[in-house]
Amino acid sequence: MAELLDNDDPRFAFAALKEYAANSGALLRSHIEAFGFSGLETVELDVNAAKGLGTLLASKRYAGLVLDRYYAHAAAKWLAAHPTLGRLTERAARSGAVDLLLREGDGTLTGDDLAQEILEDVLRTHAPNLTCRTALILVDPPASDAAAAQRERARSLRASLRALGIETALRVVDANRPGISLPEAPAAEPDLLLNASVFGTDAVFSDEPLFCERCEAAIPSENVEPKSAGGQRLPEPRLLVETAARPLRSHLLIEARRRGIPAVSGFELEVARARAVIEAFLGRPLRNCVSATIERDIRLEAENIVLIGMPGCGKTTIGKILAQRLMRRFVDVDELVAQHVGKFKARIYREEGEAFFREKETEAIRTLALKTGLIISTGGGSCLRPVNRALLGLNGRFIWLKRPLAKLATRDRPIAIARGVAALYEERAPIYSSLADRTIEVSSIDETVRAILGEHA
Ligand SMILES: Nc1ncnc2c1ncn2[C@@H]1O[C@H](COP(=O)(O)OP(=O)(O)OP(=O)(O)O)[C@@H](O)[C@H]1O
Ligand SMILES: O=C(O)C1=C[C@@H](O)[C@@H](O)[C@H](O)C1
Ligand SMILES: [Mg+2]
Repeated sequence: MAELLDNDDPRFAFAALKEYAANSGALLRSHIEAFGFSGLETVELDVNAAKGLGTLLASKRYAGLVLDRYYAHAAAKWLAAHPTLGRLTERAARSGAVDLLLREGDGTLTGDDLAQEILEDVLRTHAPNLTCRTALILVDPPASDAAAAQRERARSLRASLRALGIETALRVVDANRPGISLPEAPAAEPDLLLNASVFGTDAVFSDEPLFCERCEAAIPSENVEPKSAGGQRLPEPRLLVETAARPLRSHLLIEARRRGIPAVSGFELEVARARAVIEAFLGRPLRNCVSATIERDIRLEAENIVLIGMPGCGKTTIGKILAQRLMRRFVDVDELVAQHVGKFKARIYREEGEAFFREKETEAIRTLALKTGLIISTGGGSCLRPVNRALLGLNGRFIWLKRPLAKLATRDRPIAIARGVAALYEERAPIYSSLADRTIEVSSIDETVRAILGEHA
């Protein structure tokens, strides 16, 4: 695969926003490389698009350019202002945004909006289910550069939706401060909820529970169990589409899927964009069976593997071995708490008590929530707090290590000793079970590792 897509001649480049090259740009680039397309040069541009974008577009150095979405509107404006050097596709003209440029035989550039193409494909696929054909787009308040870019994106989305016959309303949500301002009346019962904001994605900011109308369950905050009063209310859509590529799945997305509402994540859209970029550069489609496997691998590589289960079931032991085999970073939540507090786990319990430990445990989990590719061994009680479950679920897949109670280690495990393993199991088994994406019956260490690795082979 790698040879097939090798691109020795650096004729293709990725124009990345210098300040964010380590996150948004790096993500798309790593997806492109995961498909086996190598040799993509990175051109770092200033936060002020006027500073370097025009020079890059006017130079004839590259046969193809993929742009960070940050520059999409500036690039479209540049092309419109320089008709002798390039043109916009109909779609890009409609959205007013360009994220891909290809050089034609006569040396001019054609600018297209690939993200928009992918979104339109998704909407067309789901169109039969959109009965009232109305959409609500969530955007951030215009407080930062990133928010301004997102609002531009929202304008593009509206144009595309209009072209598909879908009426839209914008709703500004502020994930940092509770409460919603409504610059325009929202559609009464939108079919489609398009989340172009960080709302529901930034678990680290959001301390307020997020709610959906007509829904008792909500996204929990801290130790608060879901309830239906207060918080930010959103209508229940027939389809949720999100544009932020991180986390892998937002709170909104998890909640939508839990209730059987089709939902497309920003991460999935970004992987599809990486594939579309390569196809555009190569001028041919990638074979479906090959890219389906690669797309699955990209997801598996990005996802944290979160080991859950009773104290002493083997989460730490198995986690360490998994990390070695998969060449991934290993993190043990108990170990992280001990490091943060500066005392061994048992001493924290003895000197500070369980409530203190649980606070520190949530703090530790919060630092892991938006990381990717980790093997995380939780503590036996890490899944008790709803907020911990929500945080670990943003980028993680839960594997429940189920080991016969008689075999569970209890040494140095004060809670298991104090409450008794059987009573603990009765209380926790329903939580592990409802959370688990996979349940592994623990046998020998080796066999257990092999069972988990089966999926990654
Ligand atoms: N599959 C297994 N077969 C036999 N022994 C095992 C197995 N898995 C773990 N062990 C042993 O069980 C003990 C407990 O394992 P470990 O510390 O990994 O559990 P844990 O789930 O991380 O516990 P805690 O919730 O307290 O962090 C260790 O002595 C380990 O060597
Ligand atoms: O089962 C539990 O509640 C605990 C298990 C350990 O891993 C530690 O996280 C702590 O001792 C609590
Ligand atoms: Mg452990």
